[in-house]
Amino acid sequence: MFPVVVVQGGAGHIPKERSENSRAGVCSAARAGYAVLRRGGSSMDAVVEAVSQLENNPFFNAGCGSVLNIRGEVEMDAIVMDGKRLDSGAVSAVRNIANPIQLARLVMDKTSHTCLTAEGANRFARSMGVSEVPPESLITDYSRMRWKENLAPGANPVDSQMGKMGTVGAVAVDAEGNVACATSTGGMLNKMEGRVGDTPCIGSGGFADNQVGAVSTTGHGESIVKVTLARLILFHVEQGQSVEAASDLGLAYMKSRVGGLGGVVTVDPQGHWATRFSTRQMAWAAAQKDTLHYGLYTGEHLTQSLGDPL
Ligand SMILES: CC(C)C[C@H](NC(=O)C[C@H](N)C(=O)O)C(=O)O
Repeated sequence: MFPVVVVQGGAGHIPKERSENSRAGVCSAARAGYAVLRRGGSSMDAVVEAVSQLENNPFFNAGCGSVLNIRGEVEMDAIVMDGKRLDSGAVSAVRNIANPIQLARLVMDKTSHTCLTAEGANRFARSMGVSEVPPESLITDYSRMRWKENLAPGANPVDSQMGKMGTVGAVAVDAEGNVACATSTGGMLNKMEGRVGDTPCIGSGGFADNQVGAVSTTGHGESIVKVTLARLILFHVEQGQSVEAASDLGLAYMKSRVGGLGGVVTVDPQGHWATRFSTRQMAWAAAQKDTLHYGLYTGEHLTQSLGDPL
């Protein structure tokens, strides 16, 4: 078994002029997560590191760069899950927090609950010494532009949604065979205030179980929740499917049953991994042994040497 970290940076349409930044972002996050594994860190440490880096990157729909809700504000959802004891932590509809994924981990580590929402989550952050940031600091010119475009008369909401991507997520397996997942998002563009998507819902935005594997999802949240996409994929792995076939089966079911599109990254405890999507694109990267793998378009799979094998 070789430790691995696999990162996704959203399954929406990526405009050409932003594709290089998306590629660079997921590659750098996969390297950062892999560096944690190489130092002997846990799969949980690795996924939180990779996702934090993508939250800080304004090109992705998480943390700084999140899409705006109908009122022009950022509200973010995030989840982590540890495959060892099926512990999980999530936050939903949080504002003013630079790294919701780290707050989700604190919910898992420091409370007896699995999900905190809105002001309660913010108060918990304060009590944990997590600093709050001005809400404007999470808003980019691009996200404000997309928000305005979407409100304009005659706007095509489907086009606008697809034009703004990048929920972020990661799955990993460490040297001890522990699996973990982390997913973080600003949600859907121009969503209602208070809308909670799939991301913080266990089994939808992610799932991790050392006996089966781990999944992080992106895509149309209301569809992902209907089919509990992450858990559905792991059910297929339990039934003996490869991580790749199981991911395809889950995505195909979501498409045929409820018309939903999305993308996933999946690992099993043996270190097999897959990145699959039913959208036109998904930014992804994986690091294992001495190789960085990455891609953006269907069928695209590029590799680069990592130099220093684990
Ligand atoms: C149009 C879709 C495919 C774009 C996709 N969005 C999400 O993943 C949103 C998240 N699952 C939610 O519903 O809150 C993205 O950010 O790439």
